[in-house]
Amino acid sequence: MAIPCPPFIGSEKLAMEAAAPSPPVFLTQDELKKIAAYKAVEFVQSGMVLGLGTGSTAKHAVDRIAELLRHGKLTNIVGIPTSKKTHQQAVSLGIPLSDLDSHPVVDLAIDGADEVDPDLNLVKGRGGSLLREKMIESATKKFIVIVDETKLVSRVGATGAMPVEVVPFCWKFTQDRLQGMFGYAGCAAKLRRDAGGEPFVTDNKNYIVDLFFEKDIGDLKVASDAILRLAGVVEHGMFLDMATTVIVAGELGVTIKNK
Ligand SMILES: O=C[C@H](O)[C@H](O)[C@H](O)COP(=O)(O)O
Repeated sequence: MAIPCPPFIGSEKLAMEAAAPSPPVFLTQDELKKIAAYKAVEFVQSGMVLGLGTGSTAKHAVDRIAELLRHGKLTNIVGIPTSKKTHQQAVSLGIPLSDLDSHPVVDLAIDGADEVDPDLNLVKGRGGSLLREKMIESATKKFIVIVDETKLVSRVGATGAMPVEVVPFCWKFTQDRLQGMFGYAGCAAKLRRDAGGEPFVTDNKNYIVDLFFEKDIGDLKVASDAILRLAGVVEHGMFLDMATTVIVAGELGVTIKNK
């Protein structure tokens, strides 16, 4: 969030201008997202097959790729969108598109995240997309995650929901099983609903159960395997050991963390 400068009046303002250097510029969260996104797009080369991420941060990257294509700075790019929304954005911007069936190997994927832990494990899916993201980002040679500094956490699940995509059939049964599975971590499992109170439906016509943890869930790989073993679960939003690079934009500049 931008912090406004204090108001100045008349000669007071002139005196301050003469006496002091320019005040620091505070950037909005969206400006930081854009900075991280543009930095990531510097890694894009002509001829690449690109995973196009989803969300308010990834949107900036897709816009930038389209801009570079328009100006001929990039050529021969094929994009693979990670959601219907990104598909629409890419189509509207004229980015040539394909899918994993035709391009099973992706050169580079750029996407946002809801949380990034110190080992570059991620939580994704708070915006409703995770399954297509995980499929495409598992098939990429390089996965660059772009975040503003508010997304850095000490542990997965520290700032909010860990989404799990489930089949609609007996979703309550699955929700209760998930909550029971993480009883030791004070888990509350909640079906995600849309603004009208109806179950939120993913691009793949599934539901999302959000897991809220009071405590550390412990070994993430063990937790991940346990969730995926549960019949009724399609995928979850923990992206473990997948990010190769995380670009973090903050008030003090851009940090690049490599795996
Ligand atoms: O479901 C949404 C995706 O996983 C997003 O990549 C993630 O939520 C980050 O989104 P944003 O950049 O809008 O914070």
